[in-house]
Amino acid sequence: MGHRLIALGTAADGIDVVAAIDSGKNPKCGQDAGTLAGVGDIGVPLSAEWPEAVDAVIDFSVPEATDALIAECVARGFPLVFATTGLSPQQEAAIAEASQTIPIVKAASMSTAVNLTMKLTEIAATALKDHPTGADVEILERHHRFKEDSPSGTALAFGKIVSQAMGQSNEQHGRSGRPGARPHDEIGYHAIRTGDNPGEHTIVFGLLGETIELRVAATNRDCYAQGAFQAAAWLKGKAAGLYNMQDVLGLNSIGA
Ligand SMILES: NC(=O)C1=CN([C@@H]2O[C@H](COP(=O)(O)OP(=O)(O)OC[C@H]3O[C@@H](n4cnc5c(N)ncnc54)[C@H](OP(=O)(O)O)[C@@H]3O)[C@@H](O)[C@H]2O)C=CC1
Ligand SMILES: O=C(O)C1=N[C@H](C(=O)O)C[C@H](O)C1
Repeated sequence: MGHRLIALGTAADGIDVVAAIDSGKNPKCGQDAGTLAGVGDIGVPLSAEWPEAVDAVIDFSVPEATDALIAECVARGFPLVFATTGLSPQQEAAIAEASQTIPIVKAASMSTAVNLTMKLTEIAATALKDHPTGADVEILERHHRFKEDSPSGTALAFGKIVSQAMGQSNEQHGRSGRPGARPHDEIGYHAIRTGDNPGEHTIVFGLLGETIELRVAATNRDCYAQGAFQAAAWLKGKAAGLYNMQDVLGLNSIGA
């Protein structure tokens, strides 16, 4: 994602890429971030050094980087767009605490299509809550072979929307052996890892006699970078608080 943020950010009107931060352990540190991203020299080295001033920080990295990132943003008063997934509960809490000091947009997916599908999922789950045949919900996700966390943050976010609307209290991650008939009180998660898949999610509502599937798929990763830029622009002038992409995209007023 770092490469796409640099490449698209450099090309976009209204965005100045002023820093490209990593741990400092990468042997490419010191090289130009634009050159590394394939768009030529932009005069910004890959570095562990933080700049003095920015309008917003965009983070797509690893949970190991999160604690230091939060501390730097809070200490410097930098607004934050936070996209990394696979956090611990303690890190989730630390982000909520940091949002009392700085404005943060945090979302498991920055994609417009995914966030709109979240709204559709909320509507479907609410409508099917008391369906006479019962409605079984299973969430299928596909990502590239390099993805480290599973299920995806987005799959978990879809599951949270469903359980808040329908009340399931158990997560079932895959099935094997002889688990017996499916209990109604669970949401099933199935994570596929193949090739270079940029991200695909299907929410299955299985009734007796008919099935609804909501499917959303990226065709490349640029939708996540573009969403992050939209979030960064939206943060300008915002008060401290924890926001999400539903806020950025104005989807909160569309109710189930
Ligand atoms: N919310 C969303 O819309 C999306 C979220 N994601 C999430 O973003 C994250 C990154 O995904 P992706 O780009 O594919 O992963 P990569 O593994 O390709 O990139 C991880 C990046 O983190 C950097 N990094 C590693 N350790 C540190 C550290 N200690 N401090 C600072 N930077 C560090 C790496 O730098 P180096 O190479 O120098 O080690 C690298 O640039 C994942 O959690 C993924 O799930 C991904 C796409 C969309
Ligand atoms: O690692 C990825 O690639 C992605 N991660 C995010 C997630 O875990 O949901 C978002 C997107 O699906 C791509």
